[in-house]
Amino acid sequence: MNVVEFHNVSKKRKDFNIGKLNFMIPQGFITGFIGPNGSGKTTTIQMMMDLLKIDEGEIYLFGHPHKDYHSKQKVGFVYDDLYMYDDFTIKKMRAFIAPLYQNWNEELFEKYLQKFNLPYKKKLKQFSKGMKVKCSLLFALTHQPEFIVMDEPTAGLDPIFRRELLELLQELMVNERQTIFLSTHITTDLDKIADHIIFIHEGEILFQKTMEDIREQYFIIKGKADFIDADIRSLFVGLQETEIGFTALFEGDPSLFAEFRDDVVIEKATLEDIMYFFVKKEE
Ligand SMILES: Nc1ncnc2c1ncn2[C@@H]1O[C@H](COP(=O)(O)OP(=O)(O)OP(=O)(O)O)[C@@H](O)[C@H]1O
Repeated sequence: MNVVEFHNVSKKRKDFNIGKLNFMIPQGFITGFIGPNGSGKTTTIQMMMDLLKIDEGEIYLFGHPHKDYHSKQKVGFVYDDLYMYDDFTIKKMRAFIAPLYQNWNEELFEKYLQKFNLPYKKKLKQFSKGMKVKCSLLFALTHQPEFIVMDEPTAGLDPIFRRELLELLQELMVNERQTIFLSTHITTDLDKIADHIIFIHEGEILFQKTMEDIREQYFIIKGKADFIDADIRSLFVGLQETEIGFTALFEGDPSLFAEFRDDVVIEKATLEDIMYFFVKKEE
């Protein structure tokens, strides 16, 4: 079952067109949403959360049109842009937000308030970026969502809490069977925890794949500059050359290079490598 489905979704903004987007988010997994700056990640998430109207296409949440109230209740949205609550304290936010959710759980609220070490009576405008992410996470988790959506959640976090957050997400996925969708630039976070990857570039989905397929399909090949000729060049997704040597992204069966094992080094590609070479190819 898919928690989210995008069917031919498009949106025109002033200088930017997105779509037609087709992708899905499978239930019970962590899906990473990657793409360079300005590729359309936030726009896509805003459309999914019904914060931005779509021009064409359909979005389904839990099998229903995404505007459906009951489906929205099952979603926890985490973001750091809490400006509308600037003059609120957590105490006041709680009074405001708790009645909006049928599954609000006071015990969980206390648990995460302590775990995240957040001040209860301080105004949000005095919070650091990381504190705002924690605060957003506190409210999102307290209504026990089946689906957690996070737009760049780790960007403002110190490495200690970043790691704790990733562990927490993995726990939620394994123990509570929650579905998690997480957009990020910090692809190393996803190398560790993601099951699926959706890659967006210039408003289009370049691919949706499982991490398992990614690990089996993408390789970095390095060698001396004179190894490259037109035939070899055509094998690569992307290629970076200097006078001394080359580094390339290869998609496929690396045994193709077996006879050249004295000339090239083959390594598994990371998500960062993949993103870099795909975007470079497009330029
Ligand atoms: N309110 C808006 N009105 C018009 N255009 C916008 C608006 N917000 C974003 N855009 C444009 O839409 C494009 C995609 O932006 P978006 O924020 O979705 O990308 P992103 O992948 O989330 O980027 P980043 O990783 O830098 O946050 C950009 O060209 C941006 O300038």
